[in-house]
Amino acid sequence: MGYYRRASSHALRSLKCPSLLSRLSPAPANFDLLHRRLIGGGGGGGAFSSPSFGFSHGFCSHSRSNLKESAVDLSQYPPERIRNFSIIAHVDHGKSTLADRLLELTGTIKKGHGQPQYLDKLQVERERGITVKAQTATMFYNYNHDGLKAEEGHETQAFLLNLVDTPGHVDFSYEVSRSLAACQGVLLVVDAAQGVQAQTVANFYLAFESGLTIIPVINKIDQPTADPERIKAQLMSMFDLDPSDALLTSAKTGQGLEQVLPAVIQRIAPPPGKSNSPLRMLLLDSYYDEYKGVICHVAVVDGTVRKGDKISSAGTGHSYEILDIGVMHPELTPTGVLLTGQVGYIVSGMRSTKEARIGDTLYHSRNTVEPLPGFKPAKHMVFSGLYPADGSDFEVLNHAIERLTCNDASVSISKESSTALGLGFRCGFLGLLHMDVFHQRLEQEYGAHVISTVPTVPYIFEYSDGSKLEVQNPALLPSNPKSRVTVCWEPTVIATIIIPSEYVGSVITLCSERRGQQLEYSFIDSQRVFMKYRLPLREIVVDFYNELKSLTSGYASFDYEDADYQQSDLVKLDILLNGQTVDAMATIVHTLKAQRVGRELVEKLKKFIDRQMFEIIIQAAIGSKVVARETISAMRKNVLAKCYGGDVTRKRKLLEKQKEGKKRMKRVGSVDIPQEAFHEILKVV
Ligand SMILES: Nc1nc2c(ncn2[C@@H]2O[C@H](COP(=O)(O)OP(=O)(O)OP(=O)(O)O)[C@@H](O)[C@H]2O)c(=O)[nH]1
Repeated sequence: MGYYRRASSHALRSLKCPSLLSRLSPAPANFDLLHRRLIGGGGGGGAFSSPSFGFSHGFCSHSRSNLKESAVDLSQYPPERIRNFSIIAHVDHGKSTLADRLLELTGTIKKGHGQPQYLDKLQVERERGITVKAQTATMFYNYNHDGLKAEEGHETQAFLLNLVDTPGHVDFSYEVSRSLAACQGVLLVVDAAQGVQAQTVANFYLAFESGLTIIPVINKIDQPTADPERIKAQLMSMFDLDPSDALLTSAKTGQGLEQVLPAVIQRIAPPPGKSNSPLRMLLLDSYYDEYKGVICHVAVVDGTVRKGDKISSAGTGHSYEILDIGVMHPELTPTGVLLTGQVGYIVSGMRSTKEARIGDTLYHSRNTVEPLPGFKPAKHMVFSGLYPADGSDFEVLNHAIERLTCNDASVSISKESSTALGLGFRCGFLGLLHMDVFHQRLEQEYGAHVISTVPTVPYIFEYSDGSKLEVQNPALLPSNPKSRVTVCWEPTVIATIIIPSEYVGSVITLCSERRGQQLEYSFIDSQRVFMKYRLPLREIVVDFYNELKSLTSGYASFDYEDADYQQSDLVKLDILLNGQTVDAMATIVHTLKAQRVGRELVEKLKKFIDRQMFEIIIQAAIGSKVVARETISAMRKNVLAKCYGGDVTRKRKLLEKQKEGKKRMKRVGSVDIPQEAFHEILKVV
């Protein structure tokens, strides 16, 4: 215990300076304040008394088909009968499964509805088994304060609970912080065997700094390796969470789930808005629906809003009429009205993302109101060019991006062009997984085939005349910038790494190879170590996490947040095919790594570029100095080479396939580059 306390007091010091760093410190500064929030949070009641609760399905048995407007009567839910909470956790600790169980428990979805992780609605989420988009669901729940069952004839009170399931991966923590704006409390879910991991720490501080009530939930207690007592000790040592406040659950078997919603009602405060004040609505999220146009998710902070009302946007000044309004129960369920503290959706004829600004305040056009604080803008960590695989599909890609950014407003988009790839877009993403997911969604949801260029982080180059240039596209940097550049700056991150102690040596080696600087080292318990590093962002965007995982047999967890820029020795590395620069493959690297990266790039390209009718020379160069070179000898790839005999249909199929493949080729000078080559080099740089 002595050790835990030491770790905590260390954190206390770092938290006193309210820098970004503080979010990842192992324990909060003000234990008293935290403790009060954790046990009571202003929501009334400290430790809950395990009431058995009765819930009837009176409000919840609507299927989508038989819903009529106002089938759900929201007027019975004044703010004191509303709880807005979010489920936050490290990746795979069971948020979505727990959300499923709570939806079942309240009759919002049928048990065994046939699709696990109900709120993970996107194809990409189901395929990857991860949540990338926060989802809200409204549940109705009859609660008895005395712990007596409804069916025994005891009086119950109906509560409206808004649950937000959030992503766990670090790239999507922006979704988490936005979701928290609509909540007064969170369920902090921790795996009973894995314990506190890096995103547990990050998410805890997001909730703590937002002043939310935190209910710790130790999940997966059915696992043979579950050790809830050890996890309670970790929660105590790292976050000063009282062990007796922790709920023990298994979202898989249902064990302990009956305590969750009563704890939400008892410990989390109702939304604080004023019913009699003019309407102020926070725009939380939006997506595009082919039939209805833009659907906005909103939280009504003050006042009431009804179908037919005229509303205005504080951000754009545009006015709209509310055409449809309701709650997500869990599908869109019209209610005709949303009251103070309620979270729901509106349809108002907005047509694009430019109109639906996340974090905007919506209000009745007849009033003037003070806009709500909104959200911090998303910080883009990596930039990459997105181009149509077939140059003529630019308009298709343009349309797809326009629609998708409506659902994912955290991407920045501007038009650019490349000699190799034609017209396209420069996009800023929150991380590589985010970039990957964005591509996948463009293809799956909008049928747009894209080629992306080498991702880069935003560097700053300072010139001798004192001017500074932020470079999001290496191609725009002169090939020999050194002549005029006085200082180069690169972005850094503060990384949190949690690992079993036996892997400490290899992880320290990895971090020093990646130019990391250790900031903190402490023990979470006798088996696990918590480390903080300052690392150049560039060193972690590609493959750092995979390497960390493989070095630690999958036991490491990792999270980061952006920090300051640091001076660095950077060069631009060009790729040339038969002497011609491929602008889309240019990259900026640290001088010490330029040679290695150059060699790996040309080797990769050699593997992926097919032999053609002429010799192809692939070179990596810094300015005029070639640092690596490969040659592909001449010959046309004959796809029919293995087709002996005369099966014409098979030959035709192969030729068709080759033709299809050619569509996805990009021509630089006379050299055809397949799409995969662009994808593969992402893994090197
Ligand atoms: N044994 C056991 N497995 C569970 C439990 N809860 C969830 N799981 C499993 O853990 C895995 C991850 O669960 P999810 O609910 O997708 O986790 P998540 O936290 O939502 O994951 P992300 O959205 O990717 O962050 C799935 O295979 C679940 O079936 C539990 O209580 N016990």
